[in-house]
Amino acid sequence: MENVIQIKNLYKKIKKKVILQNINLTINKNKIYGFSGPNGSGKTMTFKVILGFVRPTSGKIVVNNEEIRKDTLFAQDVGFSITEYGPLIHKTAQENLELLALLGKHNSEKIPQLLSYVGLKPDDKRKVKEFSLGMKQRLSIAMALIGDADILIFDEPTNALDEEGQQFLLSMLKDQKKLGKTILISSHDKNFLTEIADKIFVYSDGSIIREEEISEK
Ligand SMILES: Nc1ncnc2c1ncn2[C@@H]1O[C@H](COP(=O)(O)OP(=O)(O)OP(=O)(O)O)[C@@H](O)[C@H]1O
Repeated sequence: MENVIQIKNLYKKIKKKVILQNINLTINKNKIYGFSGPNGSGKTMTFKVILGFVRPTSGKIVVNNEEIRKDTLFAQDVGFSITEYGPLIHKTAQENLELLALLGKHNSEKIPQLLSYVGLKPDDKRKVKEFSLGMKQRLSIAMALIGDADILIFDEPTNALDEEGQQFLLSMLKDQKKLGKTILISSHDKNFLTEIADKIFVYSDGSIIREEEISEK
């Protein structure tokens, strides 16, 4: 099986505080991986290290066959939705996606279609600061999808989504898997993860304490 992310002996300390310790994980192509565990257990930090946004204290990280090194700007071909790196609030949803399309040299013609897909109105002229949390979450998902990346990371995408939003999320994840994508998704909703994931990594205090294989779907 082809693996698209490999993490070996990852440690991350910030000001002597251990944030991640001895993280080892292998992510295989075209599978969905759930990341579970209490607040502050290290799920988001793992995503930031994979993306190349945060340097590890030690350990080896390989993404899409490229080792993440000190001089790596960021991992290639990974789409992500992480609250901290969210949309510009003084711009519209369309403008936020246009900016990403420009930066990533992606096709911007498909933006209205992508907005409809995530359940937002393509002709909405409101700025993101006027959006509800759920609308921001949907835009953030569109931001992850705009580059048609092979690896997708969704940090707590279930937050602020209503019942219909959760159903959309499930069908979006299934669509993306059918397209051959590899997906990493954190959530406090264990039932949600069990429904969608092939495997769940359970975090506690900066370590992975358990790996749960979910039976064939
Ligand atoms: N820049 C930073 N400086 C200091 N500590 C940090 C920094 N970023 C994260 N941490 C700490 O690292 C730990 C792990 O945080 P992380 O965001 O990865 O947790 P998480 O599992 O994603 O939690 P949540 O479920 O709340 O999203 C927390 O204790 C957090 O306070």
